[in-house]
Amino acid sequence: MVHTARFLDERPTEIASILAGGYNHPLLREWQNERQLTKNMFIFPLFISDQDDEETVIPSLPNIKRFGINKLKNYMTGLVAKGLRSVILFGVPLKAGAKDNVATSADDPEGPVIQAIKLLRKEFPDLYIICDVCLCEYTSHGHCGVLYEDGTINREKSVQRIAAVAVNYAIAGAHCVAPSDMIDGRIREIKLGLIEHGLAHKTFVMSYSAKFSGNLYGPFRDAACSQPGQGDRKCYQLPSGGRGLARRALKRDLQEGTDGIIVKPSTFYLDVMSDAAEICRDIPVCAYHVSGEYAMLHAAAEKGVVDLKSIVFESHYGFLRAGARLIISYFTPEFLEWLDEN
Ligand SMILES: NCC(=O)CCC(=O)O
Ligand SMILES: [Zn+2]
Ligand SMILES: [Zn+2]
Repeated sequence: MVHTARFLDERPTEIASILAGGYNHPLLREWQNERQLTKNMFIFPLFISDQDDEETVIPSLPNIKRFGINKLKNYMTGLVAKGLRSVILFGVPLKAGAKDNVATSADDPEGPVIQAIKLLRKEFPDLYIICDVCLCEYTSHGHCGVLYEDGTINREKSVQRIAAVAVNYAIAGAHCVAPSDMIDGRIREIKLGLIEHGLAHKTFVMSYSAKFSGNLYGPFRDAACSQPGQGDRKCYQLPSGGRGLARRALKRDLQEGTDGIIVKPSTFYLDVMSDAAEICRDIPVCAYHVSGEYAMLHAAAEKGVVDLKSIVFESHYGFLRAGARLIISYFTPEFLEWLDEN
């Protein structure tokens, strides 16, 4: 049917626009994305233990393993070949006596994190290495800081020890340190330490500013063998309703000089992510899709409730919409393949 011009008063008046005209073609649907998921925004978590030959499956985290230093190169070679750009390291001390009051083993030069930094820097020179920095993995009491006699956190000593660990990771070659303790003053202390060691100009500090407590860290604790003792919340995490607290924490870390910030968990906290993108608009915001979120999607897919690839894309696009620029995700290996297929 050929279109013939109509006079103004003959036009239907009720329709202003037809939205479907904007997304009825597969390519148009792509064009609706303000931003695309790309390989370079993915950061893959790696669990490195002090058992040098370990390669252990973690049942609650499908497809994710914990590695000893001797197994790392082989595993990483395949991922780097597929385009992996960045990892975040978590050290897992399993040896008897590896934990004490001040987390001595956190920055042991022979310990798994420092050994892994050196190995990865040498074997994969283009890989960007981030280190999670916290004491809780390495303290006998399981808290994220150094304690007074009465068991309360000694803020001063905690931030000094946390900063020392961060600086030692940077000295070993970490490109980025990511303190996850949430204790006031640690970003400033880390920055001062990096300046003192001439490393401030090449070390990125990415703070876990908005880290919420909740039910989504279970599989991580299996991977890191860090079940909290005596029902005490080890980390000083925000209550899930605490949007205002998160905004204050974001502002605090920004003021202390952080270079990037992490919102964790991700899917249930997209409002906080969007707050972060607004409050910290000049620095990258990173979404941490945590272990419980990962395990939930796997479980739902196994039940046939969802299609895994499709729901993972959907959830990760949510982070981009909310304003995240980086994503820490256990699905990184899958994305390295999926993004080639698309
Ligand atoms: N600092 C890292 C965590 O506490 C947990 C992350 C996860 O559950 O994947
Ligand atoms: Zn901690
Ligand atoms: Zn922690």
